[in-house]
Amino acid sequence: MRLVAEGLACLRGGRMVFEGLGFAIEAGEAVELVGPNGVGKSSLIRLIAGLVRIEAGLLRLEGGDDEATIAEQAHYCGHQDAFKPALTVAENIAFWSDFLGGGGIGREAALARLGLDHLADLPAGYLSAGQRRRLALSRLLTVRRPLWLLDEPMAALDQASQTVLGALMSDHIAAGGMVLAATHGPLGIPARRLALGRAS
Ligand SMILES: Nc1ncnc2c1ncn2[C@@H]1O[C@H](COP(=O)(O)OP(=O)(O)OP(=O)(O)O)[C@@H](O)[C@H]1O
Repeated sequence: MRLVAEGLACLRGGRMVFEGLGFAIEAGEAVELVGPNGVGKSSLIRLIAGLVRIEAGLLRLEGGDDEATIAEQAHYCGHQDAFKPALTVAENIAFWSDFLGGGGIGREAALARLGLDHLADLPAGYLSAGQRRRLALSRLLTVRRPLWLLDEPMAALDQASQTVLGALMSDHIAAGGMVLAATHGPLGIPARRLALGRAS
C-alpha cells in the first residue's frame, strides 16, 4: 500500500497555503510532518482526511480498497478530541467503534493499553486534557485502518503516555500501516521527515 500525492494545492480563506506538493508514504513507514506555524501541516492532514477540499493535484491510496475513500481508510486525530462529554469513557469508545466499523482489538483492551481502564465509568467530560487525548487515540486500536493521520499527537500527553503512543505507532507500521504525524517535537519513533516550506 502507498499513499501518493502529486501537485497538491490547498486554498484556505482565499489564500494559497501550499501548492505543487508531492510526496509518497509507503506501507510500514512513519512520516513526521514539520514546518513553522501556519505553513499548512494541519491543512494537509485535514485535506488527506477529506475535511478540506483539494484545490489542485491528485491524492491516491495505491493498494487500498477501491470501493472506499481515503478518508474511510484513515484515522484522523486532530487538535479537538472528539467525544461526547455526557457519555462515559466506555460508552464513548463503544460509540466510535460502532460508528467507524471496529475490526481492531477489544474496547477493554484498548482502554487498558491507554491506561484508561480505571476511568471506564467516568463521564468523559471530567477527563483531564491528557486523558481526553488518550481517549481520542483509543479508536486507533479498536478500529483497524491502514493510514493514521495525527495532528500533534503528543500534545498534552505525559512522558509515559508518549511512550505508549510511540509503541502503538511502532506496532502499526510494523504491521504494514502508515503514519503521517504533524509535530513540533520528537515523535519518539524512527520517521522520515516531510518539511513544508516557510510560512509567510
Ligand atoms: N478555516 C480556515 N479559514 C481560513 N484560513 C485558514 C483556516 N484554517 C487554517 N487557515 C490558514 O491556513 C494556514 C495554515 O494553517 P494550518 O493550521 O494548516 O498551519 P499549521 O502548519 O498546522 O500551523 P501550526 O504549526 O500553528 O499548527 C494559516 O495561515 C491559517 O491561518
